[in-house]
Parts: sequence; C-alpha cells; structure tokens
Amino acid sequence: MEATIEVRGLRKRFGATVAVDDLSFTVEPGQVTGFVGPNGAGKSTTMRMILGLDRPERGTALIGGRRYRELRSPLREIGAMLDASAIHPGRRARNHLLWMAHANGLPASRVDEVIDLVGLSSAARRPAGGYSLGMCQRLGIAAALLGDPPVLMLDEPVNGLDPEGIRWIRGLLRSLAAEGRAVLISSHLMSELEGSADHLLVIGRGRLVADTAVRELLSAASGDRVEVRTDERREAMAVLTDAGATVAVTEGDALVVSGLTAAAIVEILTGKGVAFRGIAEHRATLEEAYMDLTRDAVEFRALAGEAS
Ligand SMILES: Nc1ncnc2c1ncn2[C@@H]1O[C@H](COP(=O)(O)OP(=O)(O)OP(=O)(O)O)[C@@H](O)[C@H]1O
Repeated sequence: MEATIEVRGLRKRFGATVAVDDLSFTVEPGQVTGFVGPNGAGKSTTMRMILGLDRPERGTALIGGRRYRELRSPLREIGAMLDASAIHPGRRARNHLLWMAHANGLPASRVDEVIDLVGLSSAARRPAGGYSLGMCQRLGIAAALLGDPPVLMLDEPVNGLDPEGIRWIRGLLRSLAAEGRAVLISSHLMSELEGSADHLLVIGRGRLVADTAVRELLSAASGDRVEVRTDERREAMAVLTDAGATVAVTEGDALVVSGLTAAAIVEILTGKGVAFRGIAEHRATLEEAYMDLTRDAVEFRALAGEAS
C-alpha cells in the first residue's frame, strides 16, 4: 500500500459553522507533516473525516488510495490517535492493547513490542485511571502503532508533554518517518512542531493557508535578515533605522535588522562609532515564520474585504 493521505475538496458544516472548507492536501511518505492552525480551525474535523467518523458534505479523503471504510485491515494501514484520554480509567494499558490486537487479528506479541517502543513497560499493568497525560499520550501512540501501519495520524500528540516527553516524541516521529511512513500530526502551536515537522499544512477557519516544506518556509522567513549583537542597542537602532533598515529586538537581546546587508551594517556602525560584538545571518524560528505567514493571510483578508 502506498503510504499517503490524499484529501480533495473536503467540506464539512455543523449547522451554520463551516468547519472545513474546500480543503485539499497530500501527506507524503517519509516525512513528518505538521497540521497546524488555531483552536477551532478544523484540524480534528478533518482527521475525523479521514477516519470516516464524520461524513463530509463534499470531497474525499483517501488513505493509500482508498477510503477508510474500504480498508481491509484498517489498523495495519493507518494508525490514529484522536483523543489520548479516551480510555476507561479502570482498564489496564496492556489489557486495552491486547483487546485491540485480538479484535483486529494482530498477534499478542506485538502488544509488548509497542509497550516497549513507547516506554510504558513499567506501567502497562496499572489501571489507566492513574496515568498522567503524558502516559495517556504514550498509550495512544502505542495503540496507533499496533498494526505497524505505513500511515500515522496523531491529533495533538505533543500537547501537555513535559520537555523530556517532547524530546522523546520528536525522536519517535522522526524515526517513524525515516522508515518511510507518512506521519501527520496536528498542533495549535507552531513551536511544538519545531524540530519534528518536515512539511507544514497551515489551516485557518477550515481553509488551507499554506502547504509548504519547513526548510523553504524558514529560509523565506530568515531571508535578508541580519542579527547584530551590541551593548549599544539604542544607538545602533537609531543609526540603522536612519539608514532605512527595519530593526527589531529578539528575546536574546540581539537586534534583527532587515533591509540592509551585513556589509552595509558593518560600514554604518563602524562609521558612526557604534561598537558591536557580532554580526550573523538571522535564522528564523518556526514561530516567526508562522507569524509572517499569518500576517500575510490577515493582510490578504483585509484587502479582499476592501475590494468587496
Ligand atoms: N460535533 C460538532 N458539532 C458542532 N460543531 C462542531 C462539532 N465539531 C466541531 N465543531 C466546530 O467546527 C469547528 C472546527 O472544529 P475542530 O475541532 O475541527 O477544530 P480544531 O482545529 O481541531 O481545534 P482544536 O485545536 O481546538 O482541537 C469549530 O468551530 C467547532 O466548534
């Protein structure tokens, strides 16, 4: 089976709310695709339609070329986690997974493999009611991996994890993609996807705002910006602004200058006698790139509003 998710012209309405509006994208194998947008943007509804849990008003969602309900052995073709806390509190993790394996014709030996893989071995025989959010996420991921599927789809897998848990999940997602799987993960925070996503689908109010490789997005957002480290920030800002540059201050107290080359900045600061400690090309964070993107989308909406 080809490891892809293909969504074409998907639309879903709940009463007067259009939750998903003419959405099209492809999730490719061998990479982690981040599905990002604010709360209520339509991510979960899209994922539910991919799994056949919500019926689209229009459009199709295919997993390896087939609709979910046409899959012969769904757990072997797509692994999904929609709500990590959706397990009966009295149920033990291992028993939950054994029941799933049994119901889907999967060997019991696979249960201990996935428990090991997600690092739940020491807790697997305890009732899930005592699990932390992070442990529930691990259990949800274990369930998604049970059928060793080529396609994985996880709704907010990073949400609520501590820094160690975030590092762990980034590594796991990267290795699953490196094995050639198509991995789709949603988040409402761009920063959560930093270091794990190769590709981004940005969604706002049910519509696709961007479908882009992370590398391209970052280089576009970093483009022509220079970072200057100086103890004379106020003076540096004044002379660089006078020279036509736009200057911002980063959290790390550096100046981010756009509109001038590094060579021109050196010349101006030296000429005006402003001391500096270092000058380097600025590398944008995913969060900054996202702000650029959504700013463009807001401006676009404002222009469209003026035109109508
Ligand atoms: N069952 C439902 N009945 C009515 N409205 C719904 C239903 N499910 C979703 N919606 C609405 O559809 C829109 C999209 O919701 P959805 O949960 O898909 O967004 P989301 O991007 O997943 O948000 P979040 O990040 O909060 O999970 C929202 O306006 C939501 O209120």
